[in-house]
Amino acid sequence: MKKIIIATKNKGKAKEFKELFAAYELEAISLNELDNIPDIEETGTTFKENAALKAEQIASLLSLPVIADDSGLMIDALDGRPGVYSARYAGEDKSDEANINKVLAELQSVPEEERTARFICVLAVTIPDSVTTYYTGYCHGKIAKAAVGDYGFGYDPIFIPDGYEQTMAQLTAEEKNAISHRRNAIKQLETNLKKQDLFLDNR
Ligand SMILES: O=c1[nH]c(=O)c2ncn([C@@H]3O[C@H](COP(=O)(O)OP(=O)(O)OP(=O)(O)O)[C@@H](O)[C@H]3O)c2[nH]1
Ligand SMILES: [Mg+2]
Repeated sequence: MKKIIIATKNKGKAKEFKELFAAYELEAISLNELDNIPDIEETGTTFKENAALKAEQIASLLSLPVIADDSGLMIDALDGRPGVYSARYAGEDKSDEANINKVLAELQSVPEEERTARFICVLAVTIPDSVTTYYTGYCHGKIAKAAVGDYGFGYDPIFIPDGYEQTMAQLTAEEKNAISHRRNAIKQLETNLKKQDLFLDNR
C-alpha cells in the first residue's frame, strides 16, 4: 500500500486517518510511529495557521510530503469557543474530560435550541519546495446536556450531529467517518490525492 504521513500525535485523529485513507488504499503513518519527532508549538490564532505550522515544519524535518490536521469545536453560544484552543481549553494537560466539563458548565443555562455548534477540520498539505494547500471540512450539530458514549475522542460524548439523536461517541467508527469534519475535509482533497505527489513510495 502507498504510504502518506499525517503530522499528528493525537491517537484519536491518527486512528481515524488510518480508517479514512484505507478507503483510498493509502496507509496513513502518524508521528507516533516515527522516532524523535519534536512537538510543534501551535502559536497560530487560526486553524489554517496551526495546520500550516505542523505540516511545514514536519515536511522540512523529514524532507517528505506531509498532511497536518488542525481541528476543533466551535460553539455559537460561546462566540466560537473553544475553537483553535479546543485541545487545551481547560488547561495544558489536554484532558478531554476537563474540556467537556468546562463546556457543559459554560452552557448550563443555555436552552437546547441555542446549543448549536460545529466541528471544523483544516488539512494543510505540504510537499517540500512547493506551496502549502488547504482543505476544510465541517460537521454541524448541537451540544448535549451531559456526556454520553465511549467511542471517538475529544468532545464526541457531548456533540450530537444534525440528523442524529445520539452523540458522536455513541456512533461506530464507521458512522462517524461517514459524516465527520475530517471526512469532509478529505473529500475536498480527494481529487488532488490522485494528482499530487504525496506518497512516500514515489520518492
Ligand atoms: O470530539 C471531538 N471529535 C473530533 O473528531 C475532534 N477533532 C478535533 N477535536 C478537538 O479539537 C482538538 C484538536 O486540536 P489540535 O488540532 O491542535 O490537535 P491535537 O493537539 O489534539 O493533536 P495534533 O494533531 O496537534 O498533534 C482535539 O484535541 C479535540 O479536543 C475533536 N473532538
Ligand atoms: Mg495540537
